[in-house]
Amino acid sequence: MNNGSTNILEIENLTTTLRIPGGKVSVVEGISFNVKAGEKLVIVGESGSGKSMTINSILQMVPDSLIDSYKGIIKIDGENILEMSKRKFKDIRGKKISLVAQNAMTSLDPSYKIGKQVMEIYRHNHKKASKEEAKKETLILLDKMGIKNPEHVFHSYPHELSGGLRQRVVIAMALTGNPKLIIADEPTSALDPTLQLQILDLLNEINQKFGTSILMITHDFGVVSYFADRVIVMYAGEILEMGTVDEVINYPLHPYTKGLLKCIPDLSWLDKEDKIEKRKLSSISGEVPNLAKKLTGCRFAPRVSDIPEDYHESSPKMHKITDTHWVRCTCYQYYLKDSIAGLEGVK
Ligand SMILES: Nc1ncnc2c1ncn2[C@@H]1O[C@H](COP(=O)(O)OP(=O)(O)OP(=O)(O)O)[C@@H](O)[C@H]1O
Repeated sequence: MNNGSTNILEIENLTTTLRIPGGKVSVVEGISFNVKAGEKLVIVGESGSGKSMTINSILQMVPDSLIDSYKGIIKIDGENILEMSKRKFKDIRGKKISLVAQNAMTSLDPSYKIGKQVMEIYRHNHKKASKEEAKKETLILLDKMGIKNPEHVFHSYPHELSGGLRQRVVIAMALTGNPKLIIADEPTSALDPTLQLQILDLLNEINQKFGTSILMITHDFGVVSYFADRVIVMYAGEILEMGTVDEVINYPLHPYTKGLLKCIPDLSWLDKEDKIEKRKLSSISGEVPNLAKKLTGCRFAPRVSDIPEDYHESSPKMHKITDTHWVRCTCYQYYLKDSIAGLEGVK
């Protein structure tokens, strides 16, 4: 799974368990993956698949009232945060790893001007910085975020800015400590489509210019194909498929990945004569299982009718297809059964 370059983030066999009324529920179940230096990794999955709980585990943001345990290893730049004091982790947040939240308004305080808020975070990450230095660096950062008039934005309140500008400010805040990894929680889902592309382009530019690794979560395969180097497909707290963007989008193996890809609206009808005929959307039948119930076997099996029972493993494992492409459960082999060369026939 690792091509030899440095891993900024290493997750090994992570299981996150919550306390719920009447018991416990594991919302992330034995997941393992790495984010390499300079890499853009995107986790995709339906609502309830465990994307947020994965990043909340990495950021240690699951509320104390909810968390029962984190088991496994979460290494940030070589250090296991699950064996670290809260104080040390607080020091790492911002400097090695930082969050760009889904909705900029949750990261910004409506009662303070933008400049004051960015400067405050800057001074948290650079304890010795004077006010003057913090102001200078804040203006430079706002400028680097493609903000045309940094002075004006510096003196504005959040509500005076457009959604796109607010998201640029939030990205600037995440960069104040020059982190090695940015975790982006659906950073474009609150924006309209044209702004979505601008924010993805900005994150791409940050990745290229500063070499910052980016771990993003989304439910949108459009975002995956536009932005990702590698993709993880999550379902019911597990990883079902993982590979380069080319492998997962052009050669999907797991029936869930295939199902998600079929859900992408086909807009080719826009250029066709028979417009009405072409306006068909797909969906995956059934729903994500209730994790509070004991789940055995392939978690996706109840939602696929075309794959016979004996293709599913009783304890599904991750199977290596290439050095980068992995898929859970042998059910993917059903799609290859007619291929003479088996897996060789996939590519
Ligand atoms: N506060 C909570 N109490 C109990 N269970 C929760 C809580 N928050 C999330 N869960 C459960 O954890 C599982 C994973 O949810 P999670 O929010 O990580 O999914 P997600 O893929 O991020 O979905 P979304 O895109 O809707 O945010 C789901 O089964 C969900 O019901």
